[in-house]
Amino acid sequence: TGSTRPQRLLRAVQKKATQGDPQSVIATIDHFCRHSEWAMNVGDEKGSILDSVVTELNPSSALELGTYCGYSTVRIARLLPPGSKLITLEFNPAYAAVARQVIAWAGLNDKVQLVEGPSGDLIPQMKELFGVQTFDFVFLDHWKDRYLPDTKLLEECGLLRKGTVLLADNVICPGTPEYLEYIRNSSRYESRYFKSHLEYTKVEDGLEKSVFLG
Ligand SMILES: CCCNc1ncnc2c1ncn2[C@@H]1O[C@H](/C=C/CNC(=O)c2cc(-c3ccc(F)cc3)cc(O)c2O)[C@H](C)[C@H]1O
Ligand SMILES: [Mg+2]
Repeated sequence: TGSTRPQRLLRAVQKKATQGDPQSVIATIDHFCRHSEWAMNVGDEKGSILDSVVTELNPSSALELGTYCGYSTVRIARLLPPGSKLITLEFNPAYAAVARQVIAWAGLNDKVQLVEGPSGDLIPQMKELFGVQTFDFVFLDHWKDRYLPDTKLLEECGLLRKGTVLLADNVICPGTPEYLEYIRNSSRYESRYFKSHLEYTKVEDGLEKSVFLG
């Protein structure tokens, strides 16, 4: 029984990245994915767009759907002001275990709460379990056919407020057609497409940034 790709990615982080240095964790994962084994992290090019959205917003409460190895978790959490919290949801225990160690290596445990379980069950429990009122920022990067149902669930659970920003990865590749159709035609959102490329490739992809209007 060999190792999995996420485990090999984690081993690279523990071998090459500096403990407590999120930037070196990010650089190590990008190098690993570019030169050793491709993995579906948001990557450096789309990651820079993610950084600029988070920096501009300066969110106090943030939610990530789909932790995977924790790459975007580290990208977001490293930019959060003191006292802010990023809740990240991951339903695969093996990925959650790897992500916890990546987040710990980056020294970001105090800013991140990784919750294991499916978003559909956890979103309705956000208020009672984690004392969340509303989210300032949501990063969607889990199964692409779950972006729309989970966005509607966030609305129904009163977890979005006037000005909440949703940022969705992969709206071109693999694509999230139902989500784009809904969010671009809804009078309750103001959306903008950020053209970029699929992580570590020349294939087109992009991020959709949508502001909830209340
Ligand atoms: C029902 C449960 C829903 N609720 C859930 N609740 C909690 N956690 C959930 C839920 N649904 C999924 N997850 C977790 O999130 C992660 C899933 C991430 C999915 N990401 C992609 O599929 C993708 C593909 C490509 C790609 C592009 C080109 C290619 F050629 C190949 C691949 C690129 C990209 O940037 C991509 O993000 C993780 C693996 C999975 O366990
Ligand atoms: Mg993605």
